[in-house]
Amino acid sequence: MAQVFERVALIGLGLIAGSMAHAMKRHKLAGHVAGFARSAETRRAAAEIGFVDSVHDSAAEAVKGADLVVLAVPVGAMGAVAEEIAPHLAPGATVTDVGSVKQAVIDAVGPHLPDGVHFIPSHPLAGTEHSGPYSGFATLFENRWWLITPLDGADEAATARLRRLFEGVGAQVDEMEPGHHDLVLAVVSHTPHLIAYTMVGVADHLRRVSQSEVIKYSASGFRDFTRIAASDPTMWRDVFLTNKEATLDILGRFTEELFVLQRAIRMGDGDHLYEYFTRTRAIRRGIIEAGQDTDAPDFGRARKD
Ligand SMILES: NC(=O)c1ccc[n+]([C@@H]2O[C@H](COP(=O)([O-])OP(=O)(O)OC[C@H]3O[C@@H](n4cnc5c(N)ncnc54)[C@H](O)[C@@H]3O)[C@@H](O)[C@H]2O)c1
Ligand SMILES: O=C(O)C(=O)C[C@]1(C(=O)O)C=C[C@@H](O)C=C1
Repeated sequence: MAQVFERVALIGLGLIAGSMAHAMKRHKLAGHVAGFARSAETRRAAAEIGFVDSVHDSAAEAVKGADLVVLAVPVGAMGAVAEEIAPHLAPGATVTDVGSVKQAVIDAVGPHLPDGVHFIPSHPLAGTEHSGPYSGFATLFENRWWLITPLDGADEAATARLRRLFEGVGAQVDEMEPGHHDLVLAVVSHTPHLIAYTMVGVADHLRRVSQSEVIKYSASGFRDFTRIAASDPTMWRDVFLTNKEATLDILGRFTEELFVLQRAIRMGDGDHLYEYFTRTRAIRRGIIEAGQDTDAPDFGRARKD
């Protein structure tokens, strides 16, 4: 694949930045990848693993001469990082971020960036419960969505170039308005994480059970919850603090539905439960048929009953 950027600066060197670096290297999409992370230990690890070509002691140093800067830090840290790098950005550079929430990042980052720099916010819908410099891998973005939430009047050539990079690492790119992105993500990612955190918390409260039987007999349903609930606490604290309204909206709807199901169980209303579960099963099948769950086994696609 042809090189898309000459010099990419990654600020934050965890799961997402590490995966980008591995993928850019594999597909030869960047001439040079420079990196900075806040902790010296992470910087040392990144240098040792070798997914960046140079590691710098400050974000300001890392962004010098970069034609693409990627902010890959927790959402709550984006504004401070943007303020620090702003005076050191090359004219004409593109700045993107990979934050899980878009409107709050736009509000925090946008005001710091000088005229002539193209700020194009984005979000890869790909991740794992792991974090830190050792967690990245080159195939993370393959066959996943990468959403761009361009600002009014965004430079078309700069947006198209960024798209080429995301497609180069294997993602499918779509554009979305930032507020709409935050609502959609509250449904498909943020609230489900909160529910998983809660379910594992409930099991933990029942200590008598959780110390023995829950671990010993955990079936795949609960195990899936524990995987999600092992996700990075800083990242998810910031997601909920910055996507507050959309999450509370979806959580309110969730609680209402839960009460209806609770009542159906209490009243022995099997028809309601059956119809509800039939509807949700059809949603899952739709996801598989659309090719969005690459982990699903083949029989999930073949069986229609
Ligand atoms: N993990 C996921 O599943 C996932 C998926 C899509 C997007 N995101 C978003 O990507 C961003 C990064 O997430 P991640 O999973 O790579 O996290 P991570 O914890 O693996 O990495 C975060 C990196 O940021 C660095 N960092 C933290 N605060 C900093 C600061 N103030 N200045 C400089 N560096 C700092 C850390 O040292 C670390 O290198 C977040 O905004 C997150 O919302 C995460
Ligand atoms: O697969 C996972 O472990 C994830 O949680 C990834 C996931 C998601 O909810 O799908 C998490 C946060 C993101 O911002 C994007 C993707």
